[in-house]
Amino acid sequence: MVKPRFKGKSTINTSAASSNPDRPKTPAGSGNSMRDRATVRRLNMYRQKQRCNNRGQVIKRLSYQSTVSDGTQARVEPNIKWFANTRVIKQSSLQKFQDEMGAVKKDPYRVVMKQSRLPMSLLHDRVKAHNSKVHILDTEGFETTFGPKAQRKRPSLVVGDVKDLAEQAVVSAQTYSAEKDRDLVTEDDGVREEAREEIFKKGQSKRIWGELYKVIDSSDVIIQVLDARDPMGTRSQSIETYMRKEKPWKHLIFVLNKCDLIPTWVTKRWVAVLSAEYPTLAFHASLTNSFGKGSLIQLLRQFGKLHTDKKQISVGFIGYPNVGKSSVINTLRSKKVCNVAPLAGETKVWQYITLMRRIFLIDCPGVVYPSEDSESDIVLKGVVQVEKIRNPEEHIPAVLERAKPEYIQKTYRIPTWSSPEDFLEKLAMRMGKLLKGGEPDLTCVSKMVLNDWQRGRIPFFVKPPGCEEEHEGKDKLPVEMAPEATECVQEEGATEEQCKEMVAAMSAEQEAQQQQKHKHEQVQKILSNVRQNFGKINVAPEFNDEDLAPVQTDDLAFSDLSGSDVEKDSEEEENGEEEKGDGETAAGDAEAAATTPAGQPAKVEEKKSSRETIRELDGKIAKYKQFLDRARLKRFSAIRIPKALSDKVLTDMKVKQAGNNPQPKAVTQVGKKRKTEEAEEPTRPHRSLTSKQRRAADRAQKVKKVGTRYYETHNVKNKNKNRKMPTAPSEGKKAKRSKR
Ligand SMILES: Nc1nc2c(ncn2[C@@H]2O[C@H](COP(=O)(O)OP(=O)(O)OP(=O)(O)O)[C@@H](O)[C@H]2O)c(=O)[nH]1
Repeated sequence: MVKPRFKGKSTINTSAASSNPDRPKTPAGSGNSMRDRATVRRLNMYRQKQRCNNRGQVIKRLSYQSTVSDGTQARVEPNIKWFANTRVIKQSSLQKFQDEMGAVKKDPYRVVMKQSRLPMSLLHDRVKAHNSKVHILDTEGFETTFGPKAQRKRPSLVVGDVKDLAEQAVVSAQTYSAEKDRDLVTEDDGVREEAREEIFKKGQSKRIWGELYKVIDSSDVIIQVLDARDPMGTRSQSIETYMRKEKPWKHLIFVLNKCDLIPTWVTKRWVAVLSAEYPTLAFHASLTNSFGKGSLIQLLRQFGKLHTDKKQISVGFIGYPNVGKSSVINTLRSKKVCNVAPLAGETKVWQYITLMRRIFLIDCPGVVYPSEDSESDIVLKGVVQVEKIRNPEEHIPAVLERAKPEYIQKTYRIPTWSSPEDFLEKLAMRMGKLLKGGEPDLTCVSKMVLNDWQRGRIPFFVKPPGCEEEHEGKDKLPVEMAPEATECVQEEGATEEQCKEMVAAMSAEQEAQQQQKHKHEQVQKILSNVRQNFGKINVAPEFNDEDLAPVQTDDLAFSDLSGSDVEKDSEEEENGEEEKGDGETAAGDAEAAATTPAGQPAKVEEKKSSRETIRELDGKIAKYKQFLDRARLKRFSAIRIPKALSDKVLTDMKVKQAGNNPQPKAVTQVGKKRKTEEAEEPTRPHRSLTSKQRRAADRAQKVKKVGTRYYETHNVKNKNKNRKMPTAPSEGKKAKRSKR
């Protein structure tokens, strides 16, 4: 059936276009939410355009434009709808809101929640425009404002009158220095300092500083990692000042990393010097052979106990780039949790690491502190990646200046050089780094030398202060004790009355100071539980004798000291102890260790007869041997005795023996006797063994040590009896028993 069509004009638009307000509705539940009629009309209104003829006269008006002719007066319909979207508030309610909300806003201990939902702008409606008149007298009386008893605050001026101002001007003119004047306009002579390459500004960006402050803000304990080769060069006084002033409740400690790259006595001295200002620990970051790990973890645990109010404490690691912050964290975790590279700027953003349930570590990117370092200083501190330096040969003179020639000769096997260029040429020839035509590739070898420097392959260290002049008395005192000592002296000198006066005058400020002191004492107490044995540091570079012994110290005394260290070492190794505290402070220990060489009077040494010395040495050797034997029996894979120390002890012993002729023979004889005894010992049981047992013992020796140890120590269920390999001493014991 054909649908009849409507032929006349209709006002109903049947089109289904979305712009048609009368379009047929889609069935409900089809998922199509149609615009309602009002919305479609509004959108159509926006869409319409005015039509004009070529003379600019409007032919078709917009639908909402009035059709009344110009000049006709009209009235807006007085309809309540005009006010539909506004709220009206009574004057009394407004007053109440302003008073109550104002009081809450002013109270620092109360917070207004969901401010965006409150008419907060009503609070400020009384605020006048900034250029409006200040009506002081509206709020204050004339007497208290301008009268003789005025209490109004006056601006604090540095000077009282014009005379003072003139005097001050004269003084500042006298102290004026044109060099420090940044605003001084000088004549342009055409010569300017070349702008620093961008790479020399590494570690100083706003982003990095932002990261640093984030770490400081989030940490309870902040560890500033310093490079042991140049602790002062990698230390930031500005951050320390900031911490002291702005965050005095946070603990700052120093970790002297890379101690394996400097002689042990230098580590001791630096620890002693730095401990005067902040608690300092020596550290060698390494996953296999670390130093100071136990002490640091113990220290952090103690700090954790100090903050019992918190669920956990955060420990931030800050410091110069490349000083080993990430390596220290990896060492504490005993696995690689942070990326480590011999390139500065490896750590880009801060990262959280869990050390234990209550201690979190935060690694921070390296920050370069503002200083007046030259470009060479920056390169040699390891801030810049060597590959990115445009002219690496420019920094070689600085390397040759700082490192001792002996070490350069030893490292590169170049006996002499007349200038840095000569050195580089010779090195290029030696290494075969040549360009086309046999020209030495100076850039390549320079990069190599700089890389070696940054990675610690060229022995170098900055001497600690106090090497030149030995302060016997001063060095012995841990510096934290110094102020206390002076206080005691003052107290002794003061009369009772004065004391009473002092107590009476104690203000709130002093109380705060006392609290600080109490906190300081608590930290000191914690530190007293942490002890470090510097003898355990495995010093890698081979330093010459001059650098191995402290300057102006008695050689013998030092050898004694190192000996005692070794003894402690061996004792701790035997007991399998961690570096645990027993009442000495790290600083105190270091101080004592550092000062012993100077502290021991030479006269006492002279009094000692040569026999006594030899007997002592003999005792030490015997202890050494005993320890080595035990270690051999236990099959320790590594016995950590610093090479430098053992060399020192042996050379000193030789010197002693050469000095006292009759005695050395006895020493060697004793040694020989012991040797022969020891050599005989393992063979003795062999004699009493049957051939079968002997063969079993031989087979046991051929088997790898790992397997032997495993089968000995583990309770393996299907243990092969043939593989059971009794060790030589147990064999010996059995044989002895059978003999009896
Ligand atoms: N010899 C020695 N090298 C160390 C020691 N600690 C770190 N290093 C080396 O120093 C280099 C830099 O170590 P990182 O841990 O990446 O230093 P970082 O401070 O985190 O460096 P940025 O990421 O630049 O901030 C690496 O090559 C480490 O192997 C140490 O105790 N002894």
